[in-house]
Amino acid sequence: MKPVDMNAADMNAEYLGIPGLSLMENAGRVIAEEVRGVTSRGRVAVFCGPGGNGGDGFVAARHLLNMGFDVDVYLLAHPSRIRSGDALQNLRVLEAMQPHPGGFNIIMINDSSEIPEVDADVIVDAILGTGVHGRIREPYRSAIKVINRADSFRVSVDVPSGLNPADGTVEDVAVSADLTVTFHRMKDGLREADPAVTGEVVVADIGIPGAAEVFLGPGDLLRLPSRDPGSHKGENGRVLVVGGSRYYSGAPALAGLSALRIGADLVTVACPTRAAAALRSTSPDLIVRELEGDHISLGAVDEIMELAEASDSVLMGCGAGTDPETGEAFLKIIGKLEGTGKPLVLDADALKLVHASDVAGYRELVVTPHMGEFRKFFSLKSEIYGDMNERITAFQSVSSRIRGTVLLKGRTDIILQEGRVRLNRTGCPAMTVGGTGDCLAGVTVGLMAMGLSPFDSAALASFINGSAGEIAADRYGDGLKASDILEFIPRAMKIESYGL
Ligand SMILES: NC(=O)C1=CN([C@@H]2O[C@H](COP(=O)(O)OP(=O)(O)OC[C@H]3O[C@@H](n4cnc5c(N)ncnc54)[C@H](O)[C@@H]3O)[C@@H](O)[C@H]2O)[C@@H](O)CC1
Ligand SMILES: [K+]
Repeated sequence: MKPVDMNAADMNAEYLGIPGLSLMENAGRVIAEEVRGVTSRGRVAVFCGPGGNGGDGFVAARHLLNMGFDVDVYLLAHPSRIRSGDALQNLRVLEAMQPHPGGFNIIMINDSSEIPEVDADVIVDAILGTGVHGRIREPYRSAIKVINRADSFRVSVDVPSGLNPADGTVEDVAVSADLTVTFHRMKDGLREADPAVTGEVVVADIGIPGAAEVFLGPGDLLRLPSRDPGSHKGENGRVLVVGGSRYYSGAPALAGLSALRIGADLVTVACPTRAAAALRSTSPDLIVRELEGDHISLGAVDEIMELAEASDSVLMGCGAGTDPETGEAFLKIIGKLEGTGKPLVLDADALKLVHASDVAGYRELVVTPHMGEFRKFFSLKSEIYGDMNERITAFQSVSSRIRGTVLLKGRTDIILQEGRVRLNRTGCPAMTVGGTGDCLAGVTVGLMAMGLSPFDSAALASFINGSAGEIAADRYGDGLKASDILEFIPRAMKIESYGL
């Protein structure tokens, strides 16, 4: 598990209604129980940092007192600098327990020089956890060195302070723990780390339900790429949309505009002549490349390939129609793109013209079928029935016929790839209006151009597009038009829009 997965699970657990305080209480309790597993009595020194990790330390201190230990809490950050509300609340509790009849002290460390040599049976390292970034600043740095000098059993909370939880490297200094108690799931960094730093690693359940990792929630917005302030035009994603036909120009327009709204820099729409003229009037923001003829044909393949090479991701299908020649053109393009591993989304008409067997090995692919398109794409004879679990198992086995990602749209969207499943429940009945699928495809291909994996792009796109649809439906009710969704995509991308 990467830190972003952990942070997303934490936040999605809170979105499910589990208060962060409960998770912190469970975390601290588990630490105290692990300490008791080491020794049944004695003195414990708890070093607490400024964030959630420190909060776990405050909770552990309280439980250790209840278990009969003598406890010294070393506050390495002044309360005014503690940013985690949950941690601060747990510190207030410890302060309210003062003056304690005996065996419990809170020692405020204002400066590294004030850190005493430690004489304790056990030291709990609750300085830094998954929120660590860069070189360890004082006084944490000195505290880590004091801890490593002490003749005590060292227990690290979640990750040894100073260890990079993503890759297990130690940039400067880190606690060398005898035992690391990590929460919820093993962290990638702990697996890679030098055992001299982690000591024995145990994974402790703190009450985060699996649902917090299956259902999409605002925590997943933490996966959105942050924009590099020094970036230049085009560096934040160039998208190519291939679609449109004699009759349809709206679909590629909606897809292209959605890709812009999610944050892509440049969007080119390649479409046949009649659609191109209409598109040019739709929006000055789209670059329109005109393809000869009434529908996408084999003659356009070279020009489309040229445009695709200059793009970070490609979406094909919106409004393309189902002329067999268009299908042949798509197959040719797919074959060439697969060779370069180009992130590709196939949507709508492309799913009628292309079959799963044509793209089985294409890993950087996302297909976005509704149920009917899913059945045709995978040549399913009958409906898939059963309860949610049976259906998901069935969808998983069908989808595993291709290496790419399947975003199966429905009341609950199901995102599947090679054994991974995510469920999205945002969206509303008003979104059955035509064009919402084009918006979803546009958001997906936009996120892929911005650097997200196909799987994460599909999962996040379903969450964001559905949320934007809900906001739009609040305003327009069943009069919702697909183009209304566009204006609310930015708001649906912000974590604060979800009341967390
Ligand atoms: N609901 C939750 O969020 C839960 C969080 N938990 C604990 O919270 C931890 C994550 O909490 P946070 O995200 O607050 O992060 P941390 O507590 O790991 O670190 C927090 C703070 O340390 C400071 N910091 C970061 N890098 C530093 C450096 N190099 N030098 C000096 N200071 C530095 C930053 O100000 C940061 O806010 C987890 O490791 C876990 O122990 C657990 O309580 C489980 C529940
Ligand atoms: K720690």
